[in-house]
Amino acid sequence: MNQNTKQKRSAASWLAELAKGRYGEYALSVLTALLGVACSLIPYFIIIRLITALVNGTAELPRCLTLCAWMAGCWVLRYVLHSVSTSLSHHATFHVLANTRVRLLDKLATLPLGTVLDRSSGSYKNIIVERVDSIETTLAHLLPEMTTNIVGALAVLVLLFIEDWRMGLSMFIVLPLGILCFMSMFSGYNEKFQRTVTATKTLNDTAVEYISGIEVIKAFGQSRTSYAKFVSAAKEGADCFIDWMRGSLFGQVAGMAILPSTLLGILPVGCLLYMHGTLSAETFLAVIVLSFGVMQPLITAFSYTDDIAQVTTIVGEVAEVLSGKDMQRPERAEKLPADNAVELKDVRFAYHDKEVLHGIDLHIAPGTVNALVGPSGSGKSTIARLIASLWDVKDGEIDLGGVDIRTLPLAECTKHIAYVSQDNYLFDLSVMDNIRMGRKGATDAEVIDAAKKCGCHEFIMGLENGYQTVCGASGGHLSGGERQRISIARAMLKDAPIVILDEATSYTDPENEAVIQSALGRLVRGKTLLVIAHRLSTIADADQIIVVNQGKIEATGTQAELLASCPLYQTMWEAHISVKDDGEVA
Ligand SMILES: Nc1ncnc2c1ncn2[C@@H]1O[C@H](COP(=O)(O)OP(=O)(O)OP(=O)(O)O)[C@@H](O)[C@H]1O
Repeated sequence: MNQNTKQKRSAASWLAELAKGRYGEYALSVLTALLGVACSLIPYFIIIRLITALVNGTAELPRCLTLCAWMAGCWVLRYVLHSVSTSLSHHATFHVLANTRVRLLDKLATLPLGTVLDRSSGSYKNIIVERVDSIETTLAHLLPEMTTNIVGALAVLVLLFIEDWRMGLSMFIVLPLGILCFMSMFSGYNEKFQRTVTATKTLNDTAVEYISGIEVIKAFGQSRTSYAKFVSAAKEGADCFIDWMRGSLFGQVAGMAILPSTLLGILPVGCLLYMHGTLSAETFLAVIVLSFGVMQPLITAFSYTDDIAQVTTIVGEVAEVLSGKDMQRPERAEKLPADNAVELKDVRFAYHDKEVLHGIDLHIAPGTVNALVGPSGSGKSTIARLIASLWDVKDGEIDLGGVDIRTLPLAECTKHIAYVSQDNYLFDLSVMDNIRMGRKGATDAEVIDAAKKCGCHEFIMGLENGYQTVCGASGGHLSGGERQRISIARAMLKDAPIVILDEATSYTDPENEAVIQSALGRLVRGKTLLVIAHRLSTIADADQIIVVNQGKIEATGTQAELLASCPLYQTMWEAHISVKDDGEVA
């Protein structure tokens, strides 16, 4: 996805965009950190003055004590400024992280469903929680601490050159070696880190799959197979981590060891110059003290090399989701739908490369009841999802009231269509709030009214806490039939003029299905209704029955017309009747 976008935009540009609106706080954070570094450098000058006074024999106790008090003051101030800088950068960063997570979730709502489903929920959780968390180090620490420490080290280096340029040069005997060691970490780092990230993702997915499928695993005694899959993912993860650590550890450890040994370069040179009488003792001592002022901030700055190397991968994952291609919908509609008719014109659709709809032409008149029937896998749900704008057609056109839905804003389509899928997802909220999702701002009385009309008031009142009963994760505290009935009430509360029910009553028992069907009959009066149903008796009175077979429309008509002219429908009806006669299904 979006290789081009990824190539065009660097991690730094993405970070700058994510941090938009917080630049002031970051600038202030860097400024206070710089003042902190300045405070940490002042003690070096004081030490030099003390050394000079001691060497020259001009040192006096009160003056020495005053200088020590100044040093203590600078150190205290440095920590105060450091804390202020860190607080500012963290305050800004946690807001940026929260906004980034909101942006990611908003983005998922505007991406085509197919793009969203291409990744597992484990991967999304990984990106939205872990990856976004990892940006914290970059924004809250790297920016103020690394930049200021590098600036601080450079400032002291300049002073060292001013003190004695030859000694300044001697710093470069060991310093480049240390820096080179740190830099060596970058070789192959990205690939290795990327592999580690992928392995972690697989581990996440396997764990989520194991937990989601725990019912099947237990029922079919598959714990060994699934467990083996998880163990292998965990092992792969460990191998990747070890490989990545091995590749970067040497450079980091060698760099950390070499940088402080800069003295090995300046001591011999200093001794030589001192013995030749071209370097005074106080300058020599001052240079030694200043060299610590170069090394200490550099070591702090280089301790972040690991994080720098990870930035591209971390930001890249977040950016990949954020730069995903939205459904092509305009902000405003040029023309609004004239009525609630739906028309499919030579619609073709493919999941990835596999075409599953091969030129669908269909007219659904406003205010009519329509049913999609056909063998399993024939493409009924796909047609419903395309009309509901969950995906865009690959070819052809879908019109809503005479207007191509691609020229309507998504919100306009959503306003016109209420879609109840097979999944009937309920959130871990109260029954009241789950139904209220149908229409934001609906009063409790309106929610209860919708539930009553859909025939679910009785069973809701029988739940532990009535309408305040929490549905559990994915509605897990309720039965399949109860979930379906609440989903229908939610759709009905929305009161959209077009209603699509994709096997919305498949889990419901015959008795309750009859209640729902009669409630639906009243509720959808005057609306355009499209139902997908396997129980043909429930759609026998439909104005139009559309028979779908292998991604094509086989026939359309009323029940009587199809029984007279469509062999596939006849077969399906006979099969349905025979099962009904056996008493298995009503
Ligand atoms: N997300 C998906 N990714 C890839 N292929 C898919 C996806 N969803 C459905 N398909 C395939 O598209 C074809 C049509 O599926 P669809 O769900 O529309 O059929 P259906 O008629 O509604 O089936 P059923 O009655 O069993 O629900 C099938 O071959 C199915 O395997």
